[in-house]
Amino acid sequence: MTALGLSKLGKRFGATWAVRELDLEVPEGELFALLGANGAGKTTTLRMIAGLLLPTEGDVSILGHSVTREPNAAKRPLAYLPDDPLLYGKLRPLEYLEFVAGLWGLSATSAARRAQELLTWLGLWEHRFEVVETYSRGMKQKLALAGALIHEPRVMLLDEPLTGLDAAAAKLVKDALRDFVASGGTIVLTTHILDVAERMADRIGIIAGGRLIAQGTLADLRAQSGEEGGTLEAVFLDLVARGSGRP
Ligand SMILES: Nc1ncnc2c1ncn2[C@@H]1O[C@H](COP(=O)(O)OP(=O)(O)OP(=O)(O)O)[C@@H](O)[C@H]1O
Repeated sequence: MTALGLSKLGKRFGATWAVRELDLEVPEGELFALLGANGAGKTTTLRMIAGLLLPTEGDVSILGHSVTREPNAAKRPLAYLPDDPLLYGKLRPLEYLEFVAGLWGLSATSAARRAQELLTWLGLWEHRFEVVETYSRGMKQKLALAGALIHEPRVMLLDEPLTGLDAAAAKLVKDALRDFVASGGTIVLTTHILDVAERMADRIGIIAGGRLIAQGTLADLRAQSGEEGGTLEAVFLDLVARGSGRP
């Protein structure tokens, strides 16, 4: 089944199109990485998929439900982790997770069970009595990931999920993402770390000037660029140089 379908998706801010005519299908169980330079339109795309930003044109479907016409059904299986997630500094992690679980309508018992599971798995259980504002950036990132996973989503949108994490924390998060995909979940993530896209993604999309200028496996992208056998960095730079130019 198609987890995520974008059709002719576009967003205009004033006179500028941040995203234009974006068509994309991501099947269930796939990890899709969206690459692009600063300002290319990645976050705007994720925010439209998450239903946080109304498209100027086009639509998004999540597991068959339109984000604009059936927003509740579309958002239910979805988790969105922004690059700078909002955490409530005065709360302890269990309070934060129980609060998020409450927003999704989980019962107190299942929220507590799931929160304990996630905190243990992410290595935060021993820090459960500390307030969130004392957490390091990596710990906050992991807690935000726990918040995103609390309602057992089937599709995750992650904006730069590995930025600012040390090697151990990055490994833990990468393993978590792999497990999620292996169990049938779908991930769309943005990253500036090309190595992450190269090692983890089933397919990669390259966005430049708001348009998806290329998509496919690394082998497909190599074939589209003049960089047969090249690194993803060389392929990416070549495709962006050919395809850039704002719409
Ligand atoms: N709320 C807004 N109002 C006006 N312009 C915006 C708004 N949000 C984004 N833009 C513009 O849309 C374009 C795409 O921005 P976006 O944040 O989607 O890029 P990005 O690929 O996520 O960049 P980065 O890698 O720097 O996070 C940029 O030119 C940005 O200035």
